[in-house]
Amino acid sequence: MKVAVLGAAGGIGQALSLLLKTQLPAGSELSLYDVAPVVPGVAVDLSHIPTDVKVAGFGKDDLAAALTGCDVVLIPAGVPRKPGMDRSDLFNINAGIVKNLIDACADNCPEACIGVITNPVNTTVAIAAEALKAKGVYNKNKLFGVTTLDVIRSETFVAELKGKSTADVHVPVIGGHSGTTILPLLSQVEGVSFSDDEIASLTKRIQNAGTEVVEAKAGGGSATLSMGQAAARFCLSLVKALSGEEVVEYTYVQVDGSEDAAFFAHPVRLGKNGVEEILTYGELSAFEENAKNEMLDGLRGDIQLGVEFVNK
Ligand SMILES: NC(=O)c1ccc[n+]([C@@H]2O[C@H](COP(=O)([O-])OP(=O)(O)OC[C@H]3O[C@@H](n4cnc5c(N)ncnc54)[C@H](O)[C@@H]3O)[C@@H](O)[C@H]2O)c1
Ligand SMILES: O=C(O)C[C@H](O)C(=O)O
Repeated sequence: MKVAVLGAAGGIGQALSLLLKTQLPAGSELSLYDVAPVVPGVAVDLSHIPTDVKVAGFGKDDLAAALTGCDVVLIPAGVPRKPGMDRSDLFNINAGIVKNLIDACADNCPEACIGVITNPVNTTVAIAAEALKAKGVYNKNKLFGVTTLDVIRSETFVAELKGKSTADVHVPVIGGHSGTTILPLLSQVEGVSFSDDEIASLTKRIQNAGTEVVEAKAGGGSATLSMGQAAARFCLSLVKALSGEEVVEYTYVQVDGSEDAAFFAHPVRLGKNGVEEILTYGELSAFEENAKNEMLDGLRGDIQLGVEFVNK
């Protein structure tokens, strides 16, 4: 497997690349691309770790070489939030960055699975889809918004609250990746029960967890280490799936005929071709149904913004 990280010198990019260097299967290749001049150094640094994963660094003029032959491309390139900003405030800068990187993916590795991490994910995934369509290479089964951070946060917070091991807690999270579009399905968590107050406060904490980190970092960026872990989990699942083992992850994908929105995080069965099956998210509680209905217009608007950005 060849995996590229675009934005590899950043906070997420470095954490993610370290985890992939130590956890990708032996024989894999890791291709690190960034416009920051430090990226060859990041690659050299990682290359001294004794694993059977080959690492190469690519500077700003070498994007094509970084992407050629890739099976998986992860995109954390772009600017992060500062306190007081919403993820949508990143659109003006990040939309163009994602569009250009996706164009290069279309030209150099049109068959690759692409995981978009750059915010606002609700919109950047739609930009990626439209850009790939414009190049005639869009495969809806190979484009993912990485929402795994919402899942791992939910699992951590529920385990803490209920005194459980995180290994025993699984929390479905559907919808999008910003504010109220993040919808944890606490009614479906097995082996624990919640009071109405716990559901309301836990849901809010999960939806605001990104802001919790942004405020704690006080102008120094947003989640990087937990996101590195989340993206590594998603990438390793995808690599397993592409190698023939079926895996289920929650991820933001195109859902045809959905009454929710054109893109929506669902449980997805991954396999050799990327998405093998989009699974149903099951029955919602009245609280969750109401929360979903209230956020749908916002999510649809976020998606529309991405569609219009590419087709303007
Ligand atoms: N999906 C999620 O759950 C999630 C979680 C956390 C952060 N994010 C988002 O991820 C993005 C990156 O966050 P970060 O903390 O790593 O930021 P960062 O500033 O630490 O790193 C971003 C990197 O992108 C690089 N970059 C900028 N333009 C580029 C381009 N055109 N090509 C290649 N590289 C480019 C920069 O040089 C930098 O190294 C932000 O948009 C952030 O909001 C998403
Ligand atoms: O909150 C952010 O801006 C970064 C990321 O989307 C997160 O959820 O931590």
